[in-house]
Amino acid sequence: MVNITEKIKEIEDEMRRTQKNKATEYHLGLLKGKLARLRAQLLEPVGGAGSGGGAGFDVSKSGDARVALVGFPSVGKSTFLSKITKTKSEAASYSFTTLTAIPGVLEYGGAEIQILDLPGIIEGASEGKGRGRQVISAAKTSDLVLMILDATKRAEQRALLEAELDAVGIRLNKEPPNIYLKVKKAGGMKITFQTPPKYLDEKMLYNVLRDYKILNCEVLVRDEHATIDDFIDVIMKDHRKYIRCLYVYNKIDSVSLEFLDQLAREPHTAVMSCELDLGVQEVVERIWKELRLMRLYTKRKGEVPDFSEALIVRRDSSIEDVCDQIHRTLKDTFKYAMVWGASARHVPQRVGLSHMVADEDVVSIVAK
Ligand SMILES: Nc1nc2c(ncn2[C@@H]2O[C@H](COP(=O)(O)OP(=O)(O)OP(=O)(O)O)[C@@H](O)[C@H]2O)c(=O)[nH]1
Ligand SMILES: [K+]
Ligand SMILES: [Mg+2]
Repeated sequence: MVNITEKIKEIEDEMRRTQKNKATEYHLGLLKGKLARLRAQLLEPVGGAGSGGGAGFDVSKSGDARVALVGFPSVGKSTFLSKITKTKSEAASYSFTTLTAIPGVLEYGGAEIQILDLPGIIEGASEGKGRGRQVISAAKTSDLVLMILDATKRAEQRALLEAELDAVGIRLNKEPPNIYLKVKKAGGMKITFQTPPKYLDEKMLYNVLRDYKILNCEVLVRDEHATIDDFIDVIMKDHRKYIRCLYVYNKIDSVSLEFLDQLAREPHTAVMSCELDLGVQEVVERIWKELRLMRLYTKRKGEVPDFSEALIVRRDSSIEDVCDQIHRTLKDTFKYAMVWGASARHVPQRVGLSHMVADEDVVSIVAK
């Protein structure tokens, strides 16, 4: 059997050789589809010795959210972990000082955020170089990727890392494509565009679907800007992960003010120097913001709310999620809830399980 990595290389080479124009776009679409399938195969855990597989490091999730520190070697990931948590992770000037996942806990806003220090990754990580695949698997389990970059190194480092994560299906700061796909048992293909598409047509989708052996399905493309890459992401949705990412440039003590100013203006970006303790607290605040956690306060009937301890829930949480967070079986005896705060139309408002809460709401659960 030809090695999957070799097959991937072959397709990538062919794509590079192929001129991009109207006549070749169907063929390129097909190649992209094949590439996506091979890359997914590469990450599948395979039995047998020496194969590395797709398994991550054995660190259990804890706390209210998980943040993964991802970056090239010696950018300062471990230095940062040791600065913001009580955990000490060894830092040194040589590459690959960190060889496994080191978890630390960041306490902020009443929440406990697990920060995962990871080994540095290098180009080719997605194909299994170094601990690449394990690091990437760990990143996939996180709620936020903190991409640590060295401000003194060449600018391409960011794009290189993004490409590695992209190759294994991690989509940073992106929403899932607005395309509906339902695979069916019979009836052929039904492809509909809600508005005239700019980069797609029926034949392109048809070709890729056939290549994936999806012959019966319903497709509704709702976004006129959708591309064939978006469509492939929808087909491969079980292998795709949409994660927020904050780019953090460390070592700003060693660059010019002018360059620093330029970096800081990039979107989703923060700058810091762990060595001089510059900007580190700001990065912590940005982590909190990017995680979009909410603080709720609970109140017993006839008592004042308990503001000493917040209940941390994710954004877009309902009363049902709140119940689950308090106790696994609370839902079963739930009668109604009273809510004070921004989510209540009038205070207090009596609500059911589907009510969506807002940050800093006070909630009182009434059981049967
Ligand atoms: N100038 C400067 N050096 C820093 C800064 N932060 C960390 N370093 C140095 O950068 C080197 C690498 O730091 P580490 O924390 O080991 O980097 P890492 O990303 O964990 O490295 P690996 O685990 O090998 O991937 C060390 O010598 C640190 O002292 C900083 O803000 N400025
Ligand atoms: K290092
Ligand atoms: Mg390290």
